[in-house]
Amino acid sequence: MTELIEQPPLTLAAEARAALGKRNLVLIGLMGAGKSAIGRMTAQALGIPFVDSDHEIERVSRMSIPDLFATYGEAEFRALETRVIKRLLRSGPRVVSTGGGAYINENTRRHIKRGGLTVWLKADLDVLWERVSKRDTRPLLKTENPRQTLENLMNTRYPIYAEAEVTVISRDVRKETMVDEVLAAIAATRKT
Ligand SMILES: Nc1ncnc2c1ncn2[C@@H]1O[C@H](COP(=O)(O)OP(=O)(O)OP(=O)(O)O)[C@@H](O)[C@H]1O
Ligand SMILES: O=C(O)C1=C[C@@H](O)[C@@H](O)[C@H](O)C1
Ligand SMILES: [Mg+2]
Repeated sequence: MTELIEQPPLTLAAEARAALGKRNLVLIGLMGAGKSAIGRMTAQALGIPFVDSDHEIERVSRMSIPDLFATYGEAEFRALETRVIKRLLRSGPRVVSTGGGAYINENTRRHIKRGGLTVWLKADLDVLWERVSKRDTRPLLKTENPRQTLENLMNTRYPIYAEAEVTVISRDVRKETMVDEVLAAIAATRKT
């Protein structure tokens, strides 16, 4: 007689991990959405490596992002960003947190779409502004009215970020809650 052994239910992280398979998890969204912070914690929960494209760019160029923008300009920065992200996506599964403009660049977006499951951390202007106004390390926000600049970026970029397979609303809740929502959204991609 065969005995039915009941399996314990998978944890949320295990379900998400199974849904991800060999794919990378790529986090996209505007500055301050939480890609780096939530990405790192999500990788830990999934038990896979974490990489942040902004950090990797700074490591390989041995320059800070503000210095790269000031010395070489945005176009050169974007070309470097494309190369770095293409390489980071090569050996999955990993969590890859991207810089805010990465997915907006057509070339980089093509690599990201091929290279993994994309999650857009979508936040409203007040949440983003509250977070980014604490530090002035973002070259694109060095304008006369940075809040307005951020709003303009939302208007132009949100229709493009919306191409992501998964959207999770980023807001001021505990980071652990955000991670659980990201995991649940990944797990749900297998059920739909
Ligand atoms: N759910 C949250 N609640 C409170 N603070 C948060 C939350 N998520 C992120 N933060 C904080 O907001 C700030 C910005 O987050 P983070 O650096 O992860 O954003 P980012 O999307 O990586 O931005 P960038 O594109 O500039 O790299 C950090 O100080 C982070 O700790
Ligand atoms: O939104 C953007 O275009 C940027 C966001 C940051 O993560 C950095 O990649 C850089 O400051 C550009
Ligand atoms: Mg970041």
